[in-house]
Amino acid sequence: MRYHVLGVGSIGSLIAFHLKRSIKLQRKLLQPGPSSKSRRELLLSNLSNKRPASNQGSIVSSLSLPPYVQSELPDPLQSSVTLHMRRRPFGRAAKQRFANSIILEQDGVRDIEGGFQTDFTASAADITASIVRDNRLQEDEDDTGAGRFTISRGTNSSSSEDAALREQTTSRTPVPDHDGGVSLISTLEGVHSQPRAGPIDSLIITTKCDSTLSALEAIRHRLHPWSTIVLLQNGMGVLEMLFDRFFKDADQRPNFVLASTTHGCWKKGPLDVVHASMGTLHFGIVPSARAGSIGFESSRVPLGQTLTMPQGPMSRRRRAAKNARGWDRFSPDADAQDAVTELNPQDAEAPSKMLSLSGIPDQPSLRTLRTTVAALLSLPLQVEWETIRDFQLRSLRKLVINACINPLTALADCKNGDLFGNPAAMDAMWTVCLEAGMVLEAQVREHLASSQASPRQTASAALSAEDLILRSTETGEPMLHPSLTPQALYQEVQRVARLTAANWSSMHSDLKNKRGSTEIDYINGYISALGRGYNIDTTANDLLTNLIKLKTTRATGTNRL
Ligand SMILES: CC(C)(CO)[C@@H](O)C(=O)[O-]
Repeated sequence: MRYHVLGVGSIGSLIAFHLKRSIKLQRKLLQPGPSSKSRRELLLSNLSNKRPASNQGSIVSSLSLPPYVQSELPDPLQSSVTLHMRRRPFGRAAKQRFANSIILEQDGVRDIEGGFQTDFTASAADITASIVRDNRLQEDEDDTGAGRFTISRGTNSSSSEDAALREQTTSRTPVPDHDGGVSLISTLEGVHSQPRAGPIDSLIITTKCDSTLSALEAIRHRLHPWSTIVLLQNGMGVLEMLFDRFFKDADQRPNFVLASTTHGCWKKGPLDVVHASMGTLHFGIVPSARAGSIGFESSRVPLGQTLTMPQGPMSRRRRAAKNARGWDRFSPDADAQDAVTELNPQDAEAPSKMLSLSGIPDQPSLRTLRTTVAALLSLPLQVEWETIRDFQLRSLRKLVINACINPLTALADCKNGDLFGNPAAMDAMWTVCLEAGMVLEAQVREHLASSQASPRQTASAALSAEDLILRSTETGEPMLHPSLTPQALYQEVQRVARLTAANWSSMHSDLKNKRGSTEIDYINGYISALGRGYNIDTTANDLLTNLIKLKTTRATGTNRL
């Protein structure tokens, strides 16, 4: 199985680091030697996560695999992680030195994970430069009459490389990359494939929303209907945009997972990141006709296979995790067994709240979805798979939080906490929440009116307005979900502004770093676009969108909006 990470900023690097570390630890478990149980104990005791004397080389254990995840993970000996990067930040020499490892730091402890596959896509500027260069070369060749009918090839490709390439493209069996990764799709199809250009099994996209299309363009031809794409981004609207631009035909679309995180991370340098605050990673699977009428969410993990106690006293593991610092929070679940054995055997068979991988039908087109979901659940990042309905509600709340905090901190050049208690900021945030709540209410109203006129068809689209609805306990009438009313949204914004008081928002950083564009179209712009669709006035969101665009052009000295 080949995992690919597109966008290796802070969150992309965090995910890639843990994915690779998890594969490495699983491989170690397979090495011959002591029995697997004692090997596991040995490994876990080696990975005690104690802070070392120096600040280098502390190991981070990712090996906390509950049985229901472990059985679904692909063979670690045939798994690899590929980082997709733009060429620009890396010079040729630096590329060799740094590109296949990631440094992750927490509480001052720095750790390194290596052995990544790398894929350098050219930025638009690089592509233009190379076209100009090629044209010049062509003109020179035309002038000398040389090479007119030759096929161009990389100057540094040796004949042995050519032979290897020929072998890879003609072989009947999938060819592993240098780290052992074998494409699951190629294996399932029984086709040969060249590692660097073969189908992408699993793609985790962590680019900024506004860079997604251009970043994906270069590898789009490698996406297969059996591939799985995880969108781990701020903002909303990217999924619809991808459906519209790249994957119009629902039958030919890859599987999609939507994810969102509250982990606090920042980038020190290329592939060098600081995990500043622990958060959560939630995800949901986008509904698809492939799941049949039951969907992906029909089964639950039996209580006995989960690691957490449903009720009663807090387990030792959870107590320790709560008090732990730094990497210790990731310490292996050595006493996970305790949690299971503390259960009454009858209770153990009862379904827990956790969605089960067995809900994803075992068929070739969904195989990469199953393994991607298992891989996500194996990360030591407080990962939770939730129903797409719950995920959608979470995303909408996050959208409004971002719509309040991001543009205001970027415009006022302040930290998140500086907004809190400032009357002008509070007033602006309330107006954003009011408009967002009105738009969502209109969406629900319109949906109810149209579903009465023509009964609802089974939605294979990602997000459904029906999910925003809750039945009132008093009247039984459908109403907007209580967490999406303007008042509830406003409360939530204040809570997050206080929680992240010391942070610079991502939009503030985009402007400060003169990135040239921001995610505003996928945040306030998304609310405005919904408002236009339902004829709801969104003056505050329109204005904030325009002001951010104006400030972006001022910050970069360009006219790019
Ligand atoms: C919640 C948030 C605004 C906190 O900084 C974050 O989503 C961000 O920076 O985009």
